[in-house]
Amino acid sequence: MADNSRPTRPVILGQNQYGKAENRVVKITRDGATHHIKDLNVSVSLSGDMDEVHYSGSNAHVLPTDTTKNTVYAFAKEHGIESAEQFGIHLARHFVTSQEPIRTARIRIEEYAWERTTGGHSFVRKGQETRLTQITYDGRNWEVVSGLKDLTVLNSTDSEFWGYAKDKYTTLPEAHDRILATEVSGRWRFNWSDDAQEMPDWETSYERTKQHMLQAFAETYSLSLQQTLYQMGSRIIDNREEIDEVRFSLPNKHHFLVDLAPFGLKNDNEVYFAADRPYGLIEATVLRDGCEPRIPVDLTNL
Ligand SMILES: O=c1[nH]c(=O)c2[nH]c(=O)[nH]c2[nH]1
Repeated sequence: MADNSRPTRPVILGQNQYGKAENRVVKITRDGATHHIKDLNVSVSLSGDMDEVHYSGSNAHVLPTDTTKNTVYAFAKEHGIESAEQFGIHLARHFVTSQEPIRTARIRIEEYAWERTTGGHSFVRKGQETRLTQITYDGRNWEVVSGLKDLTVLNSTDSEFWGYAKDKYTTLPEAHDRILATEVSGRWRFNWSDDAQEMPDWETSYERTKQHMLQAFAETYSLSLQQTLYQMGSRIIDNREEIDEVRFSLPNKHHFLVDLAPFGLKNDNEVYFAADRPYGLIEATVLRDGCEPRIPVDLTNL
């Protein structure tokens, strides 16, 4: 039989990870007649001493992805789901500390919010944002990056855009009262990084952070979406001591005034064409002074 335990060619295995993606878990907590829902989409990704399974096919170090899926459901029962962050931390700690070959666990969670309607057990899905978290643990240090996506916001005034650089291709008219709209994708990194430190209250932190972001969006008299983005980030850094870094990816959802002159009508900043593409894409990181940027530049990778 051929010995295929190691390639004799100089072909080297690079970064690798594995796990079960998108485990959909719904946990109902019954507090008498009042019920609570946690609705998560949990992706587990493990890495470590996994050369042999790639080189020779030995599965000795491989905890099956099926087991990682089962662990998600069992932990929902055994530990409950206090917050996405807390749940992710439990899972990451379990995989790294219970299997020697597993050195790093990355748990990504999307959370879908539900709102009680009438009575204690009827819910409607909240149509706003999707909450996100990513937990990474290497046996020593924790990295918790939380955030949200698909939060659409609009200001119907207090936005201008003028005084920009112009060349022979510039046709954009200067705007002194425009609509400013975006679909916020944001991530923030917590400075909690080891078990000795007290953990933030993850649920309160999320609600307050979102509130600061929305208030900054609403209250900034905007001369550009870039300026608004910086205000949103700095409001969070100034008010939430548990957060050191914020990154936003903000598509500028353009609203163009429609030319109604052909119909003999004056458009007094009332009728707009909401374009879906192309869109300006404004992205930046806002950091506490002295902190290192660690959130990836491309948020689609997080
Ligand atoms: O807020 C804006 N920032 C830009 O960089 C830009 N560019 C553009 O065409 N419109 C806008 N709006």
